[in-house]
Amino acid sequence: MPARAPPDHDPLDAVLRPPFDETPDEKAYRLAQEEEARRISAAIDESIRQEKLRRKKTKIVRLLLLGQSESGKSTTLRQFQRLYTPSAFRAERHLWRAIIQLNLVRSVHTILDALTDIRRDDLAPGLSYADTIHRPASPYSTPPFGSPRPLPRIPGPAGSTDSEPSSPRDRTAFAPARQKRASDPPSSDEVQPAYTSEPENDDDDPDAQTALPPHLSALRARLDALRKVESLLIARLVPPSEGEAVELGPHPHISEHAGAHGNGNGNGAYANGFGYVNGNGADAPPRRTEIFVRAGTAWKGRVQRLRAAPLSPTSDGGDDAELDSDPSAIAQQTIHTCSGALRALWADETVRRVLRRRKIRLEEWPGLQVSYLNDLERVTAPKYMPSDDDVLKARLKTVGVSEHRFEMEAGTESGTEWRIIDVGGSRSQVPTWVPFFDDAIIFLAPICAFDQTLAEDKSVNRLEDSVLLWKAVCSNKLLANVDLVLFLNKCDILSKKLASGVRLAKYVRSFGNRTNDSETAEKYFRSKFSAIHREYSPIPRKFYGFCTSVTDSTTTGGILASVRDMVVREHLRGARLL
Ligand SMILES: Nc1nc2c(ncn2[C@@H]2O[C@H](COP(=O)(O)OP(=O)(O)OP(=O)(O)O)[C@@H](O)[C@H]2O)c(=O)[nH]1
Ligand SMILES: [Mg+2]
Repeated sequence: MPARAPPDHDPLDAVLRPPFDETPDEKAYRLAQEEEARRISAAIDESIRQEKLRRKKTKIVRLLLLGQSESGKSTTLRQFQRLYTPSAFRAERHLWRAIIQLNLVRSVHTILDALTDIRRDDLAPGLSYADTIHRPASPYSTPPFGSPRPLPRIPGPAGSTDSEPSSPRDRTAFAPARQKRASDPPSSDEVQPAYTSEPENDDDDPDAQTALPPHLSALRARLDALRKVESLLIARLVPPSEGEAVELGPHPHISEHAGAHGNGNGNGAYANGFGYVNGNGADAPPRRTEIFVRAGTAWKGRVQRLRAAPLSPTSDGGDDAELDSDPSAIAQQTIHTCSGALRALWADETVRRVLRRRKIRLEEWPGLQVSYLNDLERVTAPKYMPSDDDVLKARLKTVGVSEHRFEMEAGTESGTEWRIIDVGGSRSQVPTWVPFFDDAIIFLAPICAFDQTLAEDKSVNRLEDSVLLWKAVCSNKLLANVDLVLFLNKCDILSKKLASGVRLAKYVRSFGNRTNDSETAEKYFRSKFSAIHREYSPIPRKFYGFCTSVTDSTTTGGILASVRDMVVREHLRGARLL
């Protein structure tokens, strides 16, 4: 088609040209309009320019938290939130009450489960075998706990055993030890069941299984109400429709035998309580799951909605109204009525002896928190509201990956947007880490776990697992330019464990005959992890290593400030702004 000849006039000019018969008033009006349009246009241009400038100036720092399950990732994230967005952190404290209640009641149930195996030697001084059978009539007393059939000996919890590991995989990567010493306690395999149906024949056997003393039976009966609290809280946090309370395997530390003989008072709540998945049929031992939420804040929304649910028409808006609308308030009231029994249970010498003998260290059991038991008066108060520290210690397993964005509320970094990525740490979730390589990674290795195995795979030693993950992260080529910060975490538990006599060299042979104290152990672990970092990093990079107890706000504040400064500095250097 031939090109059309250009018009002999400007078509726009024709449209925009003022009318030829324009009056002076009309002209003035038109000019004012044009001026206003020019002003608006200039203002828009300026705001676009400012926005571009602001975006250029906004610093976005991405930080990924890595480490095996229960290493302390979510706790570290909460420490960041507490330190740098304190008002948002405080505003959410009430939402954590339900989690804390759940941690508390589950701790209590773990203790009660442990009492299914009680030996004569566990009885506190002053209690004799006779005390366990001549029980006073009490509205709370329960039938004798002992069973006429022989009970198998219940081994100590898999995750906190101090007995010899059973396979080479149980050993750590740091040259594990294997020799059994004469002084070591016999392993569960070597000890034959001690119980007989004729307890009188065992009068001299301190290891003979015996019935629960009446005062503990009474306490257990009184605490039975907490089973319902547990169900209520699980139902509240994990709506069955969402199917989130899936089984993640048996509770790692509850022996398969623990509840197989019932709980002594004929109550079947263990086996079918809401939230415990027991897929093995009615007679099979109960299995406990660790409660978890999918990554993100959906559970907080659920708790918030329940709190804000409309009150029943009969409520008067007072305390009863709160009970109508907030399941956590109902739970708190029940916990409060059990306060005396809870304190008596936790203070009981026989209970302590059983926990000690079975090597149950509650602080190392997933989903439990011993600090709430140590502060029962406050935690069981009717109007209890969690403190900052309580929130930091609450345990809620993460499944999935979530990104938490926040801007520092104060300080020199105010205005910097932080994106902290928290991922679930159990083995099945490790592949989800891969796409997240960022400005910096905080890798958490819980070094107290040298004598524990993974909840999801009991053949794998937890320290060995951490070492392997650390090697994988250090050697990953995609992460070659990422700053790695190592937190050798749970040093507080390490210190208590070594002080209680657990020998590190028994599990980590290369520790040799160094002094068995936390300072020496921390130094040793630090040098080992640092060597791996040096050896496996594709290109040389600086090693940042800290010994931490991330539940401890006093020490963690300073460490996170150092990490923040380092990350920001490196980030700016990376962006060539320094
Ligand atoms: N005593 C003590 N407890 C800790 C420490 N760090 C974490 N914890 C506790 O260990 C448990 C697990 O911590 P989380 O932060 O939930 O662990 P996580 O790495 O997020 O675990 P997943 O979500 O399963 O991947 C919680 O009960 C914490 O309170 C520590 O340094 N000392
Ligand atoms: Mg987590």
